[in-house]
Amino acid sequence: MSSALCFRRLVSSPLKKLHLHHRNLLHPFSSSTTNTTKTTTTTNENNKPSHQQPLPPPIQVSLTESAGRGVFATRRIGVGDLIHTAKPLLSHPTYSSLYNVCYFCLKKLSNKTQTIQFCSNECKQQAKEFYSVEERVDWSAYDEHCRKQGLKYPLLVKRLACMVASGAASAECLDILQPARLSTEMILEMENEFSLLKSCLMKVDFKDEEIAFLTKQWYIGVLARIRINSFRVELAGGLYEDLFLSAVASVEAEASVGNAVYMLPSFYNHDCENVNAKLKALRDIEQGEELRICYIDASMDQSARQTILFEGFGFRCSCMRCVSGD
Ligand SMILES: C[S@@+](CC[C@H](N)C(=O)[O-])C[C@H]1O[C@@H](n2cnc3c(N)ncnc32)[C@H](O)[C@@H]1O
Repeated sequence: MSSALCFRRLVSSPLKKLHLHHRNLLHPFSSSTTNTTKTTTTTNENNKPSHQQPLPPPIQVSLTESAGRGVFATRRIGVGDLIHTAKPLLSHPTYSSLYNVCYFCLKKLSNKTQTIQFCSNECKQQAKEFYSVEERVDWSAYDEHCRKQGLKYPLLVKRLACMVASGAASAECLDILQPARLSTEMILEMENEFSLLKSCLMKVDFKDEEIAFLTKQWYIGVLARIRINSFRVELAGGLYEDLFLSAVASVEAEASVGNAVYMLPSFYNHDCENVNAKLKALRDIEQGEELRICYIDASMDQSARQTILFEGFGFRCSCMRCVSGD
């Protein structure tokens, strides 16, 4: 599915605000949640401005009435304001873009070759740890299986496995995200993929403690979270933090250069209305409103939207547009 990210206002409903959640959710992760334009000014004893600090992003994660956790405005957000940027926890190019984009930040490369490339020394450095693990392994059996089946999420699991084995990420870093509900068929498929991944890694002499995290339960838990929380990255051209500006919530793979998982953006719920805003508020948003994004192509009819949302994300959408039958 494809659509621009959009922020929507829902019919106002009383919020159960969990400020504690907000702090706990944002602190342990590196999702960059910078507010763009506004700053606070403190004054010293002479009443002169002493220094300016950016305000925290104007959002918090709280419980919604019927959609689990969601993202709410903590203050009024003016039209045109950039709400936040987000640095991916995890990203990977698609197989078809493997040699066209930077292996770390997914930026388009001007110089295409038939090898993995990084767009800058900085990306090379940032990828150094997980890439040194990845290079030690012959992934052909795993990759062949994923290519044949047209699977994209296992690439993100493979990268996370290398990040964890190299010490660049914690094995639990996605635990806070909501997992997809899985059918028996899906679990069987994932068990099969897990065996392939493990057999690739077992051919290399890793220390036991380096791959102790790699259990069937870990693999399935990570994949179940990636399934409903990953974003499709389209034309990555800017900064790594701003990949989110080129990302759309998606369960389909076409026309993308890669996929990425972000922390804070994973808490945005869905609404079928698409106002065509991209992280910038297209209209004023009042304090306490829930901010939602459109996970799918909003131009589809109601029945197609309902089917995709149920099959891809496991919920029946009851937004204003769906309720009105549009
Ligand atoms: C990416 S997560 C959004 C954050 C999630 N609510 C949480 O608590 O972590 C997607 C999941 O949120 C829930 N969700 C999102 N939008 C919804 C909606 N419009 N109605 C009902 N549930 C929704 C569904 O369970 C969906 O699979």
